[in-house]
Amino acid sequence: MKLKSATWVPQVWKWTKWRRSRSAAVGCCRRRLQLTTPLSLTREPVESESRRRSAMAGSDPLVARPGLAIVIMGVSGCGKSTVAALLAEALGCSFIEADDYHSQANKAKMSKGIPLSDADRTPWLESLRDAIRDRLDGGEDVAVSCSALQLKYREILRAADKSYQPGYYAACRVKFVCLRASAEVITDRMQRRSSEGKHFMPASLLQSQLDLLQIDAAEGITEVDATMRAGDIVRDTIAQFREELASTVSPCF
Ligand SMILES: Nc1ncnc2c1ncn2[C@@H]1O[C@H](COP(=O)(O)OP(=O)(O)OP(=O)(O)O)[C@@H](O)[C@H]1O
Ligand SMILES: O=C(O)[C@H](O)[C@@H](O)[C@H](O)[C@H](O)CO
Repeated sequence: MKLKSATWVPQVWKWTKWRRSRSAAVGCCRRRLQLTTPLSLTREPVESESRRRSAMAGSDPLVARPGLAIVIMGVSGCGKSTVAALLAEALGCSFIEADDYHSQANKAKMSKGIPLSDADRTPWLESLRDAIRDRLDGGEDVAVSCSALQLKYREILRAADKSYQPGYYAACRVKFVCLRASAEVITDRMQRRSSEGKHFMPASLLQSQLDLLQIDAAEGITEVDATMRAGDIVRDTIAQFREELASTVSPCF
């Protein structure tokens, strides 16, 4: 088709002008996004690395991914705190230690060898849920150490994801990994820890924890051998959730 120069020139000029103003606007938005997108709480390098990787993967690095909470769960002494702290380090994200959210009354009760009741656990779990929600709302990943022994307790934590609909476990941004080991291995760990004066939880409470631990197959929770090296558990956990994680992994992992 032959274009008449009288109409073509103004059309091209208009189009070029529109392109220029659009790219200026987009550039401005992108710069503003860079300044205002909530950064992963810890470090600028993590964000930059994340952008680099996203760019390499061909996705838009400015589209923030929602945060992910990975809860390392299981009975007392199975290694939750050890693994979750290492996971947070590897991801450059924050770490929530559930024991820090217990009331003094709860801690005193456990120290005396008395198992907590549901009434004792509920406000504790709700405060944890709120702490996790804060991170997720800010687009941050978070590693959590919490026993979360029963489905009803995990449901409280899953509610940290405001979009969670009960029973839709796979879509929930709160994930669980359960550490498992024999009672003998865990008793040994707990006794050693107590003898070093490092923890309030007596080994006498282990059986009550094992009695409560219950996972519904539909939840799809990965169960991990807690006698593996903590670093190996972290590596496998990151591999499992690589797609969903907003953070990137520190080069040493
Ligand atoms: N993978 C592991 N291999 C060997 N020892 C471990 C491993 N993970 C943890 N431990 C040791 O086992 C003990 C219990 O670990 P940790 O405190 O992390 O357990 P926990 O599940 O968080 O316990 P609690 O729920 O009572 O706080 C600690 O002394 C820790 O050093
Ligand atoms: O749910 C529970 O019975 C307790 O809260 C415990 O699991 C402790 O939090 C912890 O494991 C001891 O450190």
